[in-house]
Amino acid sequence: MFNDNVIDRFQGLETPFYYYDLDLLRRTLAACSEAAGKYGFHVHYAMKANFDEQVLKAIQSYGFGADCVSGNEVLAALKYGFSKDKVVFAGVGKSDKEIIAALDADIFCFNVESVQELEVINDLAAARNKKARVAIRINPNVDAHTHHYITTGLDENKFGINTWQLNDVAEKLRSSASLEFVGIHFHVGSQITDMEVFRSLCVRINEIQTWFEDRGFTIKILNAGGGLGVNYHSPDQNNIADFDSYFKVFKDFLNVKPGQEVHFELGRVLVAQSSALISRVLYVKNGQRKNFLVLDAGMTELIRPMLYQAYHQIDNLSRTPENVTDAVKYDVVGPICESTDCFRKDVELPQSYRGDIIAVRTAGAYGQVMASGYNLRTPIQSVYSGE
Ligand SMILES: Cc1ncc(COP(=O)(O)O)c(C=O)c1O
Ligand SMILES: N[C@@H](CCCC[NH3+])C(=O)O
Repeated sequence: MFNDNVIDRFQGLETPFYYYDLDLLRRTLAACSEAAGKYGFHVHYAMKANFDEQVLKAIQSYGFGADCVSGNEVLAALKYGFSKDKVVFAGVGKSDKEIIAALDADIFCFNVESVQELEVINDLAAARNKKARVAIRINPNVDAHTHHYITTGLDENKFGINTWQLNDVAEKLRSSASLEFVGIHFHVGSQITDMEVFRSLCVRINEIQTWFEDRGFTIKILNAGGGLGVNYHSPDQNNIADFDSYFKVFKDFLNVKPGQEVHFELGRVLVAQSSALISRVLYVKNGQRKNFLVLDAGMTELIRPMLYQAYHQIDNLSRTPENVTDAVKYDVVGPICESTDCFRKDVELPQSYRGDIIAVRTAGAYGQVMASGYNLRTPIQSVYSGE
């Protein structure tokens, strides 16, 4: 990801910025597309992970659909050329304005997260003389075994409709003339690396599919959501996920009927490894108990370590690790006036100096999109290679 030319180029640039290796992104997209194609599966990109313009253009060019979580994401998907027939709109709190925009755009379907939302979509569609295609997002109560904050498929989570409410859903679908039921949707969490979780999900999807079919419904779409994780600890090895093993779980365990489509909504695994947050060391503070590297980027540029105690590899690109005989432990911190503004404590790095270039790796997913303007920070820009 970082050859000498790239590092030389960074020297002349103002930091911080997000660096995108578009070649690596394209290789990742090609691998996913090939593996999904092998099993006849369809992938919608979960745009919430990263909506950088070049990233969206690359993803669209590989024929992926778009999974959106706001009206603005729906509009962005259409703007960047995603086919409206491949745009889905999920989210637990869709406003009337957002629903109307999506109805007007005639997107493929709404992933509906409550019985009341079904009523609202039906009313808004009826008022426009339209039929809204809907998939029911069901909370399957499957534990994703991931960080507590990014689990979405347990009874205690706000997402989806609990199975004990399915009778109400069935009744509402039967009585709502402006809804067309297309399928069932699930998403149990993010950064999942244990394939057993996806096996358990398949078992639940099969059970719920049977429940609907027993009541006379036809399911055209089985949507298994996203959640496949990446390796944050070694971004230079296996930086492209094993998509084949992931999809094979669904091939082997999902009960797919003839004519049905299987959809996925992958976000993180498509974009995480091909980007890094690049910053400079502003100050080296040697305390009695601690050494601090104060960077010019902080929680306003990448909040994952502070929010989820997430691990990101940190490299000093100005020092060659092979020649290091002088490793020092630093707390790598940002400039923001919060004590939690720390990327990681006790990071072993070569002796580092003011002006050194630091890369915080695997930052392409939920990095730039979660940046904030706290402390009136300047919005962070993107730098690309492989355009
Ligand atoms: C409904 C839905 N689909 C897809 C995703 C994408 O998840 P990931 O980036 O883990 O693949 C999310 C985020 O967790 C989501 O909430
Ligand atoms: N933002 C989270 C994941 C949430 C995914 C969206 N439901 C992260 O940084 O890992």
